[in-house]
Amino acid sequence: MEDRLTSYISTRGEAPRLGFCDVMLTGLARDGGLYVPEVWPQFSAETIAGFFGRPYWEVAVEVIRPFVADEISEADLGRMAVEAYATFRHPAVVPLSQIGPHQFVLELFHGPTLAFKDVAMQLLSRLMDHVLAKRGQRTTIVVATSGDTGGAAVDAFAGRDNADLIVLFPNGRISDVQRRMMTTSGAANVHALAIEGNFDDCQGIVKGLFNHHKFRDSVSLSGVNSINWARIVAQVVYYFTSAVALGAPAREVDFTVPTGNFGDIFAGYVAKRMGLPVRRLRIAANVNDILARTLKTGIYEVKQVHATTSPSMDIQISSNFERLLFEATGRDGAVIRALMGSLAQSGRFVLSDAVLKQVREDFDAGRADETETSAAIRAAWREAGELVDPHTAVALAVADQDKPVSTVPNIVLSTAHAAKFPDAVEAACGVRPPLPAWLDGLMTKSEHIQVMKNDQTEVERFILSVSRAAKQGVAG
Ligand SMILES: Cc1ncc(COP(=O)(O)O)c(C=O)c1O
Ligand SMILES: N[C@@H](CCOP(=O)(O)O)C(=O)O
Repeated sequence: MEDRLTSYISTRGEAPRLGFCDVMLTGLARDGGLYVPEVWPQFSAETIAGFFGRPYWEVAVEVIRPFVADEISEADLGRMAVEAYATFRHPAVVPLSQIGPHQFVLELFHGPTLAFKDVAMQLLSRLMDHVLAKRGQRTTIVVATSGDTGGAAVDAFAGRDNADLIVLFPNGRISDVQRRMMTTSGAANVHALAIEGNFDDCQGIVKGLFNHHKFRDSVSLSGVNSINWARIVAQVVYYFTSAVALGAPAREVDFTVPTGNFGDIFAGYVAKRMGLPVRRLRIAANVNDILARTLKTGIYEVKQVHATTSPSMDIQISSNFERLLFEATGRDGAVIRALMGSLAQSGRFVLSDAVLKQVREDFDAGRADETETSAAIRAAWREAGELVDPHTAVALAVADQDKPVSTVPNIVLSTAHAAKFPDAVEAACGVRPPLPAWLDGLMTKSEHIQVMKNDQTEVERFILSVSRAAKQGVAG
């Protein structure tokens, strides 16, 4: 069955090879690249079929185990998976429902912060805590968010003894619920920075912090964005559970995934590389459609970001696309360095015909503008009595574009709860989705936010002061 993996390599080919625990604590590779496993583990059809009907946490252990090798015991991994998925408010963790003859919706929003980010983050915080405690280390976690990763990270890391969490979000460009999930924890180890810029600016600062080696070493910097391989691997699990529920490995499936930073859909690609029979992975973009344009033209070109009702996807620089390009170029670090160098210099790069062909083997893409997104919310409410969030609606609209021609089951990833975006949902269908009871009080708690310029040096200064205070606290 599975090859046991021990090492990870950088997409840019110039960073040290690391094991799972180091990769998890490292964030961005020291050459600016992203870590990927040296070998893709393979599951036999029999192993995949064996996932049917099993509790989610058990499948999680099976899928994640080969990536961890012997660095974390199976018993510890199992215990952490049980704890992580006990925080979800649905017995199936990620339930699947049918909405049409060949259309299915995978609900990924039953975690504590109502978005798919909880699926990985609840496990990641436990894994990091476990490894840090074992090593007697403390870390400073920095995270860039367009709205959902930040809230999930705050819930997962608030109050943890061995980590400070600094969250960078674009000031004024996320929903009130998203912002409050980051600013109201009251935890001393959580710091929410509202950056005067967009998400790409926040992510640019985070990558800049990692590329400033002296700084990153001085504060023991870690990251919990999907640059962290452990985030991706935890997201691979639900591709297996949902496909198997629909007859895989005997039957092929498609996935339509609302996409921004390309982490979620890349997890689907990983599942495919591991042996899951996925026919197409369909990228669903809002008007910030850099990936859809790239798949059409082969030119990856950054344009102005537009604020939409699906703010978590208001992204131009789609971090994990680099991981896919690494695969599509035959794992050629030099080519990736050249492409990323061109992106940094001129805001664009051009894919060769061979690489574009390779990408199109597995992926296609569609886009939904604001009118189409709003229409999809309205249709879901009128036709099925379901309130869907705008990110899910983008994917539903894109999936609909394919409806008449495909009979392969298509699984649309529903990545957030409608109540996270009540204004957009109400504007589209006239009904305001209420927050679940466990979030009572969220909208009235006091907020702690620091507004900051889009300036890496200022953020560094802030993080250094947090790190110094933490060290003094430990010493005192
Ligand atoms: C609700 C929601 N849907 C979709 C996405 C896009 O996911 P990814 O960035 O992994 O492509 C995000 C942000 O990541 C999100 O928060
Ligand atoms: N849409 C995300 C952006 C960050 O993505 P990540 O998967 O790299 O953490 C968000 O909501 O923050």
